[in-house]
Parts: sequence; structure tokens; C-alpha cells
Amino acid sequence: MDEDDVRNRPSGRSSRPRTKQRPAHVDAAAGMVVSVDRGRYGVLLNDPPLQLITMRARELGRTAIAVGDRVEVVGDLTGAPDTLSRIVRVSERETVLRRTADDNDPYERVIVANADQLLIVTALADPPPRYGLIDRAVVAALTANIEPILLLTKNDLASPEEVLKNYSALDVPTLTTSKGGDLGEVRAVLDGKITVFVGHSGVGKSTLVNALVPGAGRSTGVVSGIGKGRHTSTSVVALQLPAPLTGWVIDTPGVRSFGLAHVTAQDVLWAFPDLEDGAVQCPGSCEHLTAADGCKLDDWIASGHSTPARLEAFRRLLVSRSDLGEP
Ligand SMILES: Nc1nc2c(ncn2[C@@H]2O[C@H](COP(=O)(O)OP(=O)(O)OP(=O)(O)O)[C@@H](O)[C@H]2O)c(=O)[nH]1
Ligand SMILES: [Zn+2]
Repeated sequence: MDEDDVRNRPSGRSSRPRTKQRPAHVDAAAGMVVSVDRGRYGVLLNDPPLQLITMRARELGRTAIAVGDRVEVVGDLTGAPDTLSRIVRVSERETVLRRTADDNDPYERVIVANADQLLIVTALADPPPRYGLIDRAVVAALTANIEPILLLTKNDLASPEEVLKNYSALDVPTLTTSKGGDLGEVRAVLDGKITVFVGHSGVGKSTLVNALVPGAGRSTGVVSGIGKGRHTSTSVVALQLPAPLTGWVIDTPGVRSFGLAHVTAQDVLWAFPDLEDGAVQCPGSCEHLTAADGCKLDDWIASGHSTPARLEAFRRLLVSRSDLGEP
């Protein structure tokens, strides 16, 4: 992944990152970035659907390029081995999933561009759900205008009741899967969309990706045979869903947490239209956490708007921003 040197506000409802206009390259071909690995970008051309290895053109400066970016490429477009072409333009992004700089990483990162949905993969048991991580992923999605979806694996081991209760006030769509179970419902949710999959180790994310995209070859937690080892990939890749489906699964093996320091209380409030009007009376710098600090949202609820559960869910998300993401 690349550093994004332009510290744009997270893409809320109104602000969109801008792309500078570049001189047109008449021979450029359009495509999508499907992998990023040490300065090399895998690009799948739209027509013909060839996959190329590319690098950034100098004229792009330090503009970040991320998986999901729609780009224009020039140079050798045959896809022949040992050829390299250059990305000369990055299109304006519809959404940007990002994480903040933290102690381990001084740069704000663009994780994925143009995603429609964030599928938060959580096991119901082995390992047990970690609400802090789920909440942070929900905040990252909502504040990027990406739809969060909770996928609960290992339903054969435990009941989803408690998790569903925890997320009912947030209105996050939920799916459950079990070992060897039918994935029809999951496929229907993914069809036609660009969906980012996140989940911490052992939840069954690779098992799921392999089942949805045969041949994806994502390594799963079973290690067998001497010397075989486990090929743990840490880079983000986009995988095309097989026909008759359309759309993409973007696997994020390296993403274990979301740094959310760039997300303000106002950003989270945008995801709660039912509370937004109630915050008009709040002090200008309100963090919306307690009435004791002058927040007027409790009064808003008391006068019959929205519900106490929604306010509680909103505040839980606000607090999750400052939790330690990992481990
Ligand atoms: N019982 C049960 N086991 C499952 C289910 N899904 C996956 N597993 C098992 O859980 C273990 C971990 O699955 P993986 O797919 O490797 O998990 P992962 O999330 O990709 O983890 P990393 O590879 O560490 O990122 C494997 O032994 C799977 O067979 C499920 O629905 N039920
Ligand atoms: Zn407030």
C-alpha cells in the first residue's frame, strides 16, 4: 500500500477526494488495480481482459494507488512476460477505505478504493467474537460511505443470538455460515458489488474466500505435510466472482485493525440520520458522549425522537474509535 500524502478528510457524504487533471494519453487503456506489491501494481484491463504488471508513471507524483482504483495504463499492453507498463492516471474514487497512522506505521493508508461493502467476518466461537474490532470496522465503513455487513462464521459451533442482539440497534445486515453450509445467501449479497473482506486470524475468512472464488488459493489454517508450511500472503488482492455472478471480493490478509484517529464524532454522526437533527443544539465542539458535558442528544431522545438503543449504539461506536485495535 502507498502513503496518501494528501490528507483529505475521510470521504463523508459531501467531500470527495479529487484527482488532478492529467494530459490525455491517446493510447491509454483503462483497467482496475487488483494487487499492490512492493511498487508493482497488478491491473486487469477492461478490454481485452488481460492482467498486466505495471508501475506508476513519474507524472503521478506521490498520488496513492490502491487496490480497487480505476486507472489508465500506457506502454506494453500485451501482457507478455517481463513487460512492464505504467499507470498514468488514477480516476476519482467513489469511496476510500483508510486507516490512520499509528505507532507502528506513520502514514495514513488507503486500504481499498471504490468498495461498495465491507464484509466483517467474525467467528461465533473459536475464536470468540471481539466486539471492539467489529465496532471499529463498522465505524471505518460507515464513515467511508461503505455498507458494513456482519458475516458470522462457525454457526455450527455457537448461536448468533448474542451478537445479533448487540448489532440490532445499528441496523447492520447480518449473515451466518457454518462448516460446509450453503453460501447462496452470501453470494446474493456479493453479486454485482465490490466487497472488502476483513477478519482476524482463524475466523474462517480464507475458507470463505476459497469457497466463493474457486482457485483463489487463499491459504487456510490447516498446515499439513513436512516442509509445506503456510503461504501467508499479507497483501491486498481483488478477486473476481465467478460467473454468473459479477463483482469483486477484496481480501485483506494484512489488515488486522483500523486506526480511526482521523474519524471525528461528526463523521460518525453522519451515519445516524435519526440523531443528526438532535445534535444541532449541542455545543460546537461536542463529542456527543454525555449530557454532563453538554451533549443534547439525551434530551432529544427523551422528547420522543429515535430510540435510547440507537443513542447507546452511536456512543459505543464513538468510544470504539479510541480502543486499541489489536491484538
Ligand atoms: N466449525 C467450523 N470451522 C470452520 C468454519 N469456517 C472455517 N473453519 C475452520 O476454522 C479454521 C480457520 O479457518 P481459516 O479460513 O484459515 O481462517 P482465516 O480467517 O483465513 O485465518 P487466517 O488464515 O489466519 O487469516 C480452519 O480450520 C477452518 O477449517 C465454520 O463455519 N465452522
Ligand atoms: Zn452532543
